[in-house]
Amino acid sequence: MPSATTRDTAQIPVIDISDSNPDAASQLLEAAATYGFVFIKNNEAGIPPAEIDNMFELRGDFKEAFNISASNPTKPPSPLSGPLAANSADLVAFSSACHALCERILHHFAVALALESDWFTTRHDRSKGSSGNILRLLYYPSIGDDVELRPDEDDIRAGAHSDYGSVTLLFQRRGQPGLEILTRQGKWESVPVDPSPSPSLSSSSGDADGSTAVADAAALPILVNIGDLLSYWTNNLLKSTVHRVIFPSPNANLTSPFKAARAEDRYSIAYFCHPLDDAELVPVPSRIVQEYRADGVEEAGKGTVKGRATITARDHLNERLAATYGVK
Ligand SMILES: O=C(O)CCC(=O)C(=O)O
Ligand SMILES: [Fe+2]
Repeated sequence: MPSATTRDTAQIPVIDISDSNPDAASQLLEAAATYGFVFIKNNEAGIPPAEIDNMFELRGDFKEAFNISASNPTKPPSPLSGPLAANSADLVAFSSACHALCERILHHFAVALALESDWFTTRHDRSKGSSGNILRLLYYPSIGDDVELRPDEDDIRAGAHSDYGSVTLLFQRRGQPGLEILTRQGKWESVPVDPSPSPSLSSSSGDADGSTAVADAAALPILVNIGDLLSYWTNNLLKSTVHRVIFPSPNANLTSPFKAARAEDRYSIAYFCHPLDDAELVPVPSRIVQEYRADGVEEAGKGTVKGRATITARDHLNERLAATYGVK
């Protein structure tokens, strides 16, 4: 049997951002400043699970990834070609739902940072100009359960990186794990597809709302992570956390029927939310960000606004693309 390292599961909080939670803004800020990742309960503040399922269904089992620009709220930039061409209306509608959820999250961040509540959302208003928003339908091939892979060497499906934009939404499928985050202690931890407690845990601890974890099949929470740009904008108060995708080890902490997860292809969907191209990355006028800087508690970030000429979101994206791909 291949030797397998069992990773710890990242303790990423699950937050209700609907109007019924008066503490949503502060809870989101704390999670973003601590982990850079947060699960959003998929209730009325989320995206109908049927629409998410529809996205996974319409992309079919094509063994390829698709990138759809979502710069414009009403139509794709050019007629979509290929297998998804017939689904362009659904893709545009889903991108809009994703963008609306990102705006809701950005609204909470503005409130938590004591900014004008529309400080971020006006800078992400797609009716006002072009932006780098992308909907990406991802695909990672599987590998045999018996193939030996050296951890941290050849078990990598997508290399370590941080995202470029403001916030990313990530939709995963049950039975197809593999995402990991690098903690601030420098340790890789796995991100669950479903962070709700396992049935045995929930029955012994007594779920507050009386529901059982597995019965709640439809609405997986939506994973959200902070991108470099929001980290840059807040002088690294919000963390853009490094993550990657691996082949889960055969002994990963998975319960049947998901034991053979590495023998499953992984399909995921990411929505990368970006500000308007012309948005200037001036420091956010937040005393909370300033006090954070003054405390000197910030870590070396992805570059901070202070001490640099003002750049736009477009410049920032081009810088990141140039650094990654060596192109201008
Ligand atoms: O597929 C995943 O789970 C992660 C994808 C990702 O991190 C990315 O595309 O930036
Ligand atoms: Fe990513």
